[in-house]
Amino acid sequence: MAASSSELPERLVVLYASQTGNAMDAAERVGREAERGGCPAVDVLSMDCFDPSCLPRERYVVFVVSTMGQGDPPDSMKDFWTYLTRKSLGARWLEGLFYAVFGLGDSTYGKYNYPAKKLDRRLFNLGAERITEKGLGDDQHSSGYEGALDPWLLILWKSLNQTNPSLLPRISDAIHPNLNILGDAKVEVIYYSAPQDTTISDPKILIERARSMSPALKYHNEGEPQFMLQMKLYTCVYIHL
Ligand SMILES: Cc1cc2nc3c(=O)[nH]c(=O)nc-3n(C[C@H](O)[C@H](O)[C@H](O)COP(=O)(O)O)c2cc1C
Repeated sequence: MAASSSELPERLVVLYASQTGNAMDAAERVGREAERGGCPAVDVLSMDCFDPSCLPRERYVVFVVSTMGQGDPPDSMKDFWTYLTRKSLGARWLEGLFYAVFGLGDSTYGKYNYPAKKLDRRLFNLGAERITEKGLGDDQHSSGYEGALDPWLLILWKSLNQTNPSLLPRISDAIHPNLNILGDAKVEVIYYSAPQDTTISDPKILIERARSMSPALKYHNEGEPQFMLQMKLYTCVYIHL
């Protein structure tokens, strides 16, 4: 029986089933992006570490599953799948659950991405609601499975935000492609004007000194650095320029 919405946790669970690590990597990326978007609680778990009978108690679950053998699920998905296919589970068993499925496979196989396709259909038939359509990663894509994962994640975050805006209060951080922030950053910026520093005339030396103190950004004007920014980082921040 479905739990009432007031009892359900405001957390995102990412369940993955992986044989050789790709789906695990993809799931960890989903988790990182959700955290970056300010999601209050994110748990990334292998499917065999999650009791499928507890699924109705969750509210938001993203599944990331690969394909093995000839359209078979990875070992870590087998018990979970056996449970989910029980006839005793009714059409409303997962009512109140919002989910999304991303599959990893290879389109040269006849049974392309079968576990993801079957899981997506079964969850829907058990009463769960899709956050977005399933995504299918393909080894044959020039960028591998990420060729499909990148655009799928953008849609996932936007759809999830529409479902519940409080789940991703900083959605722009989640979907910003060039800014990876781990945790809340507190940054103190100190400006150094190169011409006023009489002891250092060579801008390259100035840059190296600033870099040796802390991560630094340099601003260029016609090829020359005009200012140095010394950034004191109190939490972990990556900025890709
Ligand atoms: C032995 C083997 C069998 C595979 N069988 C299939 C298959 O039947 N259908 C499919 O779509 N992909 C198949 N794949 C492709 C994998 O699903 C794909 O490489 C995926 O990224 C692996 O993810 P993982 O590292 O998380 O297990 C197979 C790959 C291997 C190595």
